[in-house]
Amino acid sequence: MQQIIKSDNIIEDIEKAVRSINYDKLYLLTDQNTVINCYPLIEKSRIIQEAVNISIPADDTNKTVENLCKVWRVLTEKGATRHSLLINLGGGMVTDLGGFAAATFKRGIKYINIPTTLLGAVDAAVGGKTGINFEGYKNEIGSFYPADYVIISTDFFHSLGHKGILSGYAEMIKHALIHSEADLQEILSFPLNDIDYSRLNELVFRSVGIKREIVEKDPFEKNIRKALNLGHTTAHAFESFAISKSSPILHGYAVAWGIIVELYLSHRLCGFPKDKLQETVRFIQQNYGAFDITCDNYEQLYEITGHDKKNQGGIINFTLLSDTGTVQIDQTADKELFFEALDFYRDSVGL
Ligand SMILES: NC(=O)c1ccc[n+]([C@@H]2O[C@H](COP(=O)([O-])OP(=O)(O)OC[C@H]3O[C@@H](n4cnc5c(N)ncnc54)[C@H](O)[C@@H]3O)[C@@H](O)[C@H]2O)c1
Ligand SMILES: O=C(O)C(=O)C[C@@H](O)[C@H](O)[C@H](O)COP(=O)(O)O
Ligand SMILES: [Zn+2]
Repeated sequence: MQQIIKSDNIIEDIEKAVRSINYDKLYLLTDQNTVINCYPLIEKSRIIQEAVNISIPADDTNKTVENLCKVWRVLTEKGATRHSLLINLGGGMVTDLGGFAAATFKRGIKYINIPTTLLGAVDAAVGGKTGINFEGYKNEIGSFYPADYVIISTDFFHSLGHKGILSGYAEMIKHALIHSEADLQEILSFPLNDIDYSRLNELVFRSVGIKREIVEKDPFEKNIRKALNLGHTTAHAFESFAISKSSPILHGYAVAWGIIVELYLSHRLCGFPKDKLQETVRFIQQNYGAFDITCDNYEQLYEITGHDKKNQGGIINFTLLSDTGTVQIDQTADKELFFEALDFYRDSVGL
């Protein structure tokens, strides 16, 4: 399993990690924002100064095969070998795409993730899922290929802005829901309007711990790792739908809204307690607002869920909960119930 480092000195920790790897040439992948906001925090490192820089456009609409080709091309043109090392400096878009580039270049080179978003730190950089979007579907092409190191420094979060923090926080809500009532209460009582960063740091590493524990049990998502997909059948449908309308949404926001839909299904199909449903939905509605859909969009959303990676033999599978910390994988909802859950979502967020 990969080594996850909680860093208080990012340069020292990068240099230690890189030196521990036997590599011939170093490459650093950034996107157009992380090269400006995050690279300056590490550029004094001699080792980083040695690296060949590769930068790609930002945001999820650029997690594409074209940008993957760009990374492969630079690696090829700048002499990378199977013994080269790639460092991904960015949010989930960079670590997913860079991880997949590393997984595939010469059938696999070593790589290090340095997540620069809250979402990347608590989720995307950890656990080895890599990939790109394809034909409007999320993470349609990818692999399980863990980074050798994930080096987490919360220093990067200061340039994220409120939406960036909220987006990552949604995956922390998911981790709390699948883990325990105590975690959920802690997460729902954290004041997102007046962030205490030292408290947030503690919550970040608690959240990483929840993900790590699950991934270690089931690295290839045969079973319990599906817990980490709570909210995502719907979230990915919302994201693909938003891309089809040329107005993409942040992954974490989609997850928050997807959790509303899937906790409702959890209540209807698995007996998830109504008071916990209402409490979580209220927190999400107050902090994340609404993603605008009408009942005219339901058919298209249902069609997109047909591409979810948990599906088998034409059956759409959801990960649901019978209580906080009690996960029910491979649960099926028919179209009528999915539409009812979308009605509940629209009602809850005031649409
Ligand atoms: N592999 C996994 O297990 C996993 C888990 C969760 C999400 N994901 C994927 O991760 C992606 C979402 O990740 P994300 O939310 O980090 O998005 P992102 O990487 O697109 O980053 C969001 C925006 O923030 C910018 N940014 C990054 N770091 C910054 C910083 N420190 N300061 C200022 N701006 C910064 C980026 O350039 C981008 O514009 C999605 O593609 C999602 O599918 C993967
Ligand atoms: O690590 C996992 O496993 C997850 O499912 C984490 C999710 O937060 C993440 O968005 C993941 O990329 C979704 O995976 P997918 O297999 O549904 O594409
Ligand atoms: Zn996610």
